[in-house]
Amino acid sequence: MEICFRIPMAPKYRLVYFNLRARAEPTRLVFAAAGVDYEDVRIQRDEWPGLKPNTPMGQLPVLEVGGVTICQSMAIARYVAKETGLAGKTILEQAQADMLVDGLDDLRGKQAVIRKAPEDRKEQCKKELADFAPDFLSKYEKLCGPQGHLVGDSLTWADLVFYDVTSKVLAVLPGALDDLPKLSKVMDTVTANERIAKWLAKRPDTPH
Ligand SMILES: N[C@@H](CCC(=O)N[C@@H](CS)C(=O)NCC(=O)O)C(=O)O
Repeated sequence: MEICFRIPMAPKYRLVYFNLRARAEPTRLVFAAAGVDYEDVRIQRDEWPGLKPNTPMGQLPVLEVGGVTICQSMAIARYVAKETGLAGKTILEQAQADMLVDGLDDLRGKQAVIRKAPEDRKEQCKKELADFAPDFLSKYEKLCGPQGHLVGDSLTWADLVFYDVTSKVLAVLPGALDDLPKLSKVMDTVTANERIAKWLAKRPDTPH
């Protein structure tokens, strides 16, 4: 009789970041949507000085894969999206997804300054976001496809990065997507995705 042992394989990918969503969450969302296993390593702040000199650019997140360490959060997310088929179906779709993801950095920046601002500046920063977001989002509404996806007719990492950034914007401006049906549909498509929903339900609760 032949006995077959299944030896569990270690995940191929190791993502290292602090215990935050922040710059690692787009990649975690891509892994979740793709159903790909990875090590989600969350280091403590006091471990960082010892690790920093061994990172390519002295920053986190980093992704270790096949003996290579990659940094820059969006380069990591884009690479994982390509590896898992979530970068866009054609080179042109990939360029569209890249364009939308790169553009989202402006919205992310406006939202991120609120958290970093001193108490007496926070209201001003919220106002700046409130002034900026409507025009920004109406441009994205025009660029968005009708089927609940920013690009083409299936999920790409652009939908996931959009969800990540916009859910933080909605926490400050709850009506930001009112009257933007295509973008609202993207948010629904992402949260209705079974794998994403599973990740959102189990992901660690962190300050940002
Ligand atoms: N452009 C980089 C920025 C990375 C970055 O600023 N990382 C911060 C954490 S969010 C960091 O490593 N801070 C610790 C340090 O610089 O020593 C990226 O997107 O990955």
